[in-house]
Amino acid sequence: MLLTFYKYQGTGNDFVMIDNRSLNFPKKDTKLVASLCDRRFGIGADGLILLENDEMSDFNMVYYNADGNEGSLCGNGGRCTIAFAKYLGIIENETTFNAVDGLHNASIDNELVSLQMQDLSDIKMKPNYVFLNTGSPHHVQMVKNIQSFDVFSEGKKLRYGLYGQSGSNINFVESISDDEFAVRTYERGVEDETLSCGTGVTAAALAMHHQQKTTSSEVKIKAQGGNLKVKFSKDGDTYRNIYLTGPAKQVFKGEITI
Ligand SMILES: N[C@@H](CCC[C@H](N)C(=O)O)C(=O)O
Repeated sequence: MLLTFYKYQGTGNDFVMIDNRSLNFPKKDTKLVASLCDRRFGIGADGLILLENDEMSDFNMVYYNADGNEGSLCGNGGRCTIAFAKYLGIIENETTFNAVDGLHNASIDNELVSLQMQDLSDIKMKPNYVFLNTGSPHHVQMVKNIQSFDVFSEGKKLRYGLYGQSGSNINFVESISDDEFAVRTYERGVEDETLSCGTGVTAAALAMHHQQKTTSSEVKIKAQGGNLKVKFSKDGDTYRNIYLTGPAKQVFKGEITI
């Protein structure tokens, strides 16, 4: 079967994107998904996304990590799927769509995509780190000299050592100014550092605010692959109106025999 695919990237977090409204893609074939994401033997990506029809909203997003397993929410993948839905003519500039963690509102202005995340109140504070779930599980830990920090080795150690087989994504954060932070992420399911993680930078921004490392409700994030913004409001113990904003771009289109 000849499969038409698109390649998208959001601040360097890259995805194979497939229009699966016909439901032709073999969704349970973990090996196929992993081989399409393989950077040497396949197309190459941090994950694969299927855009499907949805009864309750404009479309449904199904996300797989590069290891071929279905993942939890992907923030950058969500932003890229919104850009893809616009490219396909399914939406105009505003949308509501379904994902593994429920419905999301979003908007797109040229290549700038703003994705609303679920409200969040459960933030676990530990002496050296914070753990929270922004649609995907995230460990957030502050470090010094982030650019020379060994994200791969330290991330891998924590991902398995602290969180076992089910694991967590591991984010390392350094303050740049009152409202700006650098974030590097070891991603579960990719089992490597990626250039950006949308749910990870959202977790980092909320964790910084929760620990009073910033008083701003509009936090700028420098990921390795580009800049993102996380905006939110706080209502008692609950973070609401959380928006992740940044660029999402189509890179190329192709066909592959599967
Ligand atoms: N790249 C993602 C995070 C994807 C989720 C993850 N790797 C998992 O399943 O744990 C993002 O942009 O949020």
